[in-house]
Amino acid sequence: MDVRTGNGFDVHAFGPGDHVVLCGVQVPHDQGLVGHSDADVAMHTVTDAIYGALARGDIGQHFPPSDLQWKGAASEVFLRHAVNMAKDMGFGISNVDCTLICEHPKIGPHAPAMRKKMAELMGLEVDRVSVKATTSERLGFTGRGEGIACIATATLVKP
Ligand SMILES: Nc1ccn([C@@H]2O[C@H](COP(=O)(O)O)[C@@H](O)[C@H]2O)c(=O)n1
Ligand SMILES: C[C@@]1(CO)OP(=O)(O)OP(=O)(O)OC[C@H]1O
Repeated sequence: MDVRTGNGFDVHAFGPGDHVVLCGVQVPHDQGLVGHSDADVAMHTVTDAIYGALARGDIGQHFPPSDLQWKGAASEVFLRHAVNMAKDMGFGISNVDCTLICEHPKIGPHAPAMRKKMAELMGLEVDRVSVKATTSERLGFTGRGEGIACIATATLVKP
């Protein structure tokens, strides 16, 4: 059995808006997130963790921010690409775990919907998808409420 692990990290800054999109779920907030795509920082991070496990570069290499095609894109396009690449290489996703880092919005109430959406997109049982959150105790850019950071780990298995 071939087992691979990858990590991901991403940050998006807050900007004008009335909601953020995290793991494909719209979360009401007094600001939005700025990005070339829909700025779904969590989906980008999980996507990068899958690319990392496959040693196939990162999201910006597959979907360059300079390419107008991806302006405003729903980030599930990126995640589906990474999942299909894993399949094509003979890997299944065993589990993913991601941690959002922000003071606000509070993630806990939305985590079940986020796990469900991510599991659907990856074709996994929901108990293989973890979405959790922490503040940074008001320290640093996340602590000052300037944006949201996310870290993720993905484990892939080829039987
Ligand atoms: N944006 C966030 C941040 C945190 N949580 C939940 O609160 C718990 C306590 O956070 P600390 O940073 O003070 O440890 C954390 O474990 C999460 O359950 C959240 O839902 N959304
Ligand atoms: C997702 C892409 C798509 O062009 O743009 P952004 O939405 O800005 O997100 P980022 O995390 O900076 O990753 C780079 C790009 O691949």
